[in-house]
Amino acid sequence: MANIVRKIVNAATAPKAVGPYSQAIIADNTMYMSGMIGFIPSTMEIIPGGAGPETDQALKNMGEVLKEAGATYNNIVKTTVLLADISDYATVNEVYSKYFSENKPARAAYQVAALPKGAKVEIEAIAILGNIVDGK
Ligand SMILES: CC(=[NH2+])C(=O)[O-]
Repeated sequence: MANIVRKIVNAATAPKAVGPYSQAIIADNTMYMSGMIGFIPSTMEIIPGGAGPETDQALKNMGEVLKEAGATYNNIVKTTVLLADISDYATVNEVYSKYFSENKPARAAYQVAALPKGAKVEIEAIAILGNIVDGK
């Protein structure tokens, strides 16, 4: 059976893990990104202002992890958005759309009972590494 190469991604410019997980794991050319929260990396505090700023910060943090892996938002094929309050759905979508204006990844969005550290938003993603070519 062929070996599968696994790499742990550790971006110094992204928030460190707040639990027993890695920021991201690459298995062959697929990167599995842990749930990103709107932590300000330098303070590890959640950015104030609610779901909009948290979404923006979480996606900025995701961008740092992507960069560490030599990728961009365009490499993301699937996300999961977890909301503490589904009434934030429209606000989150507005911010999210700025990061994924074209080639929108597949996505699921859920309200959950609670998120770690009192976050209002958490976003996880799967990215395919390499040169992405759009088919017909
Ligand atoms: C924040 C997060 N990703 C976790 O698993 O706790």
